Amino acid sequence: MAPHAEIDSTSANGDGHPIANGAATNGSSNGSSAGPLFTVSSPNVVYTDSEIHSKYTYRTTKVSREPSGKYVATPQETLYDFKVDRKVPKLGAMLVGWGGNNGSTVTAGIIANRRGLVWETREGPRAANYYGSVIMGSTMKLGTDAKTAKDVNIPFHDVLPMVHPNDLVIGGWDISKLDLAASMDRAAVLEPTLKAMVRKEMAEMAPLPSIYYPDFIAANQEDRADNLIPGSKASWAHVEQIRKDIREFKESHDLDKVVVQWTANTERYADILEGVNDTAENLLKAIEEGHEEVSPSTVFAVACILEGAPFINGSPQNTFVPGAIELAEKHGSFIGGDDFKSGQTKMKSALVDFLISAGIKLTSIASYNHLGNNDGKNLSSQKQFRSKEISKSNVVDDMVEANSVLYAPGEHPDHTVVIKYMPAVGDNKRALDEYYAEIFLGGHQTISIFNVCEDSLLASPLIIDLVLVTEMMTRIKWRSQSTGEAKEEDDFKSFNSVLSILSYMLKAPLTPTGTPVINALAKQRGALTNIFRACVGLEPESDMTLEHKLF
Ligand SMILES: NC(=O)c1ccc[n+]([C@@H]2O[C@H](COP(=O)([O-])OP(=O)(O)OC[C@H]3O[C@@H](n4cnc5c(N)ncnc54)[C@H](O)[C@@H]3O)[C@@H](O)[C@H]2O)c1
Ligand SMILES: O=P([O-])([O-])O[C@@H]1[C@@H](O)[C@H](O)[C@@H](O)[C@H](O)[C@@H]1O
Repeated sequence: MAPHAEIDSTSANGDGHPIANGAATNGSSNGSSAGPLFTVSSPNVVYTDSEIHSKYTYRTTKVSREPSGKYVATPQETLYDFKVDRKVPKLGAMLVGWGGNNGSTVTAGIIANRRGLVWETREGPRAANYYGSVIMGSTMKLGTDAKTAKDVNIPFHDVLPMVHPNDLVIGGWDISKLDLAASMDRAAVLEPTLKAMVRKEMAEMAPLPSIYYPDFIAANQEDRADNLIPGSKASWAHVEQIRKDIREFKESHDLDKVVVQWTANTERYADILEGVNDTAENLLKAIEEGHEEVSPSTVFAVACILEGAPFINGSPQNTFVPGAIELAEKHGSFIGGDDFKSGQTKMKSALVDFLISAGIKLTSIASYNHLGNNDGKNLSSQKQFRSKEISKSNVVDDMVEANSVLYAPGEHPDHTVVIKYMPAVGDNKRALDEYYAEIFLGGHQTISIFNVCEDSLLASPLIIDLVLVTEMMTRIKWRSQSTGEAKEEDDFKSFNSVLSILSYMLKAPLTPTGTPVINALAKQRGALTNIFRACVGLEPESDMTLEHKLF
């Protein structure tokens, strides 16, 4: 068995034909030279074989307040140049916690899609798909038909030249040595008929040994820990081993890039300690000295930052201590997080947005769920649950604070989060929510939701979206567009190291220091959509449809 074989999409697929990789197309995984689905016809957009250049006017409104308390709103225009590298790279995704429910499920899902598998279930045949992925399963409005004026919607994946998930090379680490077929069985997520079709490939994949600092995850996880890099607390050797693993993975598969994601267990919060993890310099020193407050996820983050591999945290713990954020910004490495937003919280961020923006005064949110997978087992430990409680509780703050008509300063709905471990239900989490609100003339509205979330089948597409969007962001550069003097080609910059554009997929979005956290789901999707549209010189999606009103 290879130390850690992966899906290599240059290998033969189901019909034995190799799938080409990384061709500059807008999305087909067969590497066809079909080219982009659309082009933009504008004096502000220039296509070359290798790049898309767009001149973009960013329109906002600056508001000032007069002594009288009145506001003055002033339209603002900022001119940007965007540059997109059109070459779709050969991309690797390395998962920390690869042998877990999410890791094994997303791996099987990519194999099933790459091979176009169909399998029997009690309800009849089911075909592989990417449902639940915003990039692969949703569309965006490109514009309106020149003749019929009807909306023209295109697959989200086609707005920019993104990697196709079928072409991803998957690998990773786990403290459990089970191969991916055994991990898939342990997860008990997929139909036996599908498992049988991917078992051979999955059995040849084995996670790399990982670092394990027992105090950071529940004690009940100890029996899984049989695939370890020596050492039970942070050390520089751990950073170097992880960096070496990434380099070897990249070289052995002739990859252009690697994105790393944490889908390992939820850790307890790390204390933020002056002189330990408050600055980049102190964090590196703390790792060298083996400080016990440095978590495995922070060690992975530091290794990825230094290796230049984007690192995304799919769990709720505070991996990105201040020193890690400073280190990422210093090295220009991308980081993002925290905590996949897959079911109960995703629903909450949409429902709360609807209620409050409809002028309905939400006064109480009770969120309970029980689940029986290993994630639930780890969360049955109070310290790990606390990390999740925090990420699940803050998701309403921005929407409440934005409505001063309903809420006085500092006023907010009651909000409780309960998670219980019930092994019998396995990965099929039961989420029960009650939303209680005040309505017109002293009335009340009570919304009660029973939501069965197949947790790993909801989270796996998010893992894919996070990889695809993060990689796309490495190929987008910007500069302020100054009129007049010629600009040097090399004065383009990357987006800020903290990828807040990923917030749609995450419960507790990490944002650049000092910038606001947006949790409203529609706003998050709008930001992702409209930033990608701007990169090809298109205006933000507008639902004004004046063309249907002014005639
Ligand atoms: N819907 C969802 O499944 C969902 C949603 C949001 C967040 N999450 C988070 O995603 C993470 C994974 O969820 P899951 O259901 O796959 O959990 P899981 O317990 O099935 O998988 C986690 C894996 O991580 C491994 N692991 C633990 N510590 C490790 C380390 N230091 N290095 C490498 N591997 C390590 C474990 O052995 C296990 O295989 C959890 O933190 C969970 O809270 C999941
Ligand atoms: O994404 P979401 O459904 O709101 O939240 C989920 C929690 O309800 C669940 O208990 C936990 O195990 C999952 O990891 C996930 O975080």
